[in-house]
Amino acid sequence: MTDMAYSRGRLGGMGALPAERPAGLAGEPPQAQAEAHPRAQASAHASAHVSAQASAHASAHVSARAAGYVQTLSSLLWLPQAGLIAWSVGGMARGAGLADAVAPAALVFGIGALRAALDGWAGRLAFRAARGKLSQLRHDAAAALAGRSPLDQARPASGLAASVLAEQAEAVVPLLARFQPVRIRVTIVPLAILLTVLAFSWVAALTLLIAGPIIPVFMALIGWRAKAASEEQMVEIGGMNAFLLDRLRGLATIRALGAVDMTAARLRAHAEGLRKRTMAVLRIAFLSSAVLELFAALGVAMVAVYVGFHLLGQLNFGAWSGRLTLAEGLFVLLIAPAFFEPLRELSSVWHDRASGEAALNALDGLRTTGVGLPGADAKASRVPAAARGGPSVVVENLAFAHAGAGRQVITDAALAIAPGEKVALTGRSGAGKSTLLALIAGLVAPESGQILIDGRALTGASAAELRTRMAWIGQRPHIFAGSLMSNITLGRDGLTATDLDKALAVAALRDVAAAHGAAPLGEGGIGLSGGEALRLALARAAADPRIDLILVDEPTAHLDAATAAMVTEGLIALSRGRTLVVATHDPRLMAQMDRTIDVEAQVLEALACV
Ligand SMILES: Nc1ncnc2c1ncn2[C@@H]1O[C@H](COP(=O)(O)OP(=O)(O)OP(=O)(O)O)[C@@H](O)[C@H]1O
Repeated sequence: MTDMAYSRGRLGGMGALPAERPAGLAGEPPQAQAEAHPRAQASAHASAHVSAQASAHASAHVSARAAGYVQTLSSLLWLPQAGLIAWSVGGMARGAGLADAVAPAALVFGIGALRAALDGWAGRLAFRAARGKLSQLRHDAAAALAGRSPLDQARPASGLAASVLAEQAEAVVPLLARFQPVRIRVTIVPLAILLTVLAFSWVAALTLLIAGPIIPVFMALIGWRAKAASEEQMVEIGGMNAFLLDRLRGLATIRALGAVDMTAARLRAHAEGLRKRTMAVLRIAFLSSAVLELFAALGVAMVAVYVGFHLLGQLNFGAWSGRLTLAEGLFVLLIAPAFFEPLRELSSVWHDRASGEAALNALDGLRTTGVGLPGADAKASRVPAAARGGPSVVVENLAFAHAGAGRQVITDAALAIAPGEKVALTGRSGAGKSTLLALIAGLVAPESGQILIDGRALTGASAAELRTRMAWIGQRPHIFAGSLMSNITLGRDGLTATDLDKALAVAALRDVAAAHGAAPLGEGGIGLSGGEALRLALARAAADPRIDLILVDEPTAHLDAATAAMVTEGLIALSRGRTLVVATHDPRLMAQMDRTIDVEAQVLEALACV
């Protein structure tokens, strides 16, 4: 390859580096990161599970409906039970002995047992279906999050996403397992009871008909308010979680800046806001049950008053047969409360509907698309063999602007790196070095131009596969809570003890590994120095035999000279037989490279040519 210079290209942009690096760019090989991170895991498996999900979704829906119908049948079985009781009491009133009531009592008991069995079975069915559906919704949301580029500034805060996925999403289960079956029951059972009562007395049926519809009207009015209150509560919970997570991450900075009291005050204000919103939701829930109980009690009382006076001969109208018998009157009285029962249940699960729908909306919010990660939904079909000495990297006519930014940060850039070459990208802060590295890593798609890795174009179709041979190492590698070795293996199968020992040797990490043993490291690298954390990232890359292209973003920034020298040494050891591209301002690191591409000089040159 002759033209090894960074030619003609312009990496522009005056802006400062964002305060925080986007999540997912820190510290581990992109593919290893994909293997270790749940979001990325979800993405990697997304396509394989699409058909399984579709059928799981359909069967969840069918199961929920089936559970609703079975529970409806169980409720309707109260009709024969009430009939048997009323018939027996009527018989006894006419002089029949207790012995005549034994058979009906046994039947009532048998039907009761059947109802309990049906209810239990339907409950389990609905619950299983709801959990299946929730898993699928979580999977979709996680896959959508994993499909967004780490450079997407609009990605939801990780605290918010974790809160929605882990906590708020649970509200979907009561919605599906309790509310949906009750909704089916409420459309059938009251109507069946009403028609049965009507068969005996139009006055009793009219009383139910008047009392019944008032309840749904009030419920709907209260429900609108409940949904809004529930949504406000969810927003508050999400906001508080995001706030808490951010502040926990920045605890050291908060202490250093003496902002502990201010942070505590803001946390208190958040907690107070959450308390108020929760109380508002509870108030509405209590109000809705009070309204329902009132109308249900009034309806049943009026039917009882009518039947009582009718049997006493005071109200001689309203029965088709002229006069209800004791058994008929008792039957109407027994089944009248069952008319309100599904409505009462609807009221008790009404809050489930409000919070469940708010949770569905929150999950939907996570599924909104932003700047996509190229190849997020494609699975690496084959693992490419590591090229001897690492791949070549060729950048042609590359142009890129960050989402929402008014101008291109990279304009018409061209670059050619030979297999196994060690190249430093330098230039002023904000010139676009990190962005160029992210483009080469396939973490974001360019607007135009192309990138060839070992002669193969980096596209949405090839990105996932090409990323398996790349490692990305940033300034602050992400350390998971776990032992030092598990942080190197990242759950990858097939790593032998020799592979791991070689990786430790490359990163000069043997002593640190021996000192830590199996002791767990804290999340974020508590227990390791900055230099050790960086060398751990080098070991991660060294442990993966597929990796032959190392992309490193300012590894020695913020390190003292001695630690920076150790990291540089580790990088050089890691780059043996691999291609290395480092964005850096460190002259000592640059001195170790085969070639330095001064991005800034290129810009000035390009501007001078204009
Ligand atoms: N995710 C992002 N969304 C929007 N703009 C971004 C994003 N990341 C970087 N930028 C902007 O793009 C420009 C180039 O940033 P980049 O981080 O690539 O520069 P850099 O040369 O690596 O700087 P430094 O040497 O300080 O690390 C800057 O103006 C920056 O503000």
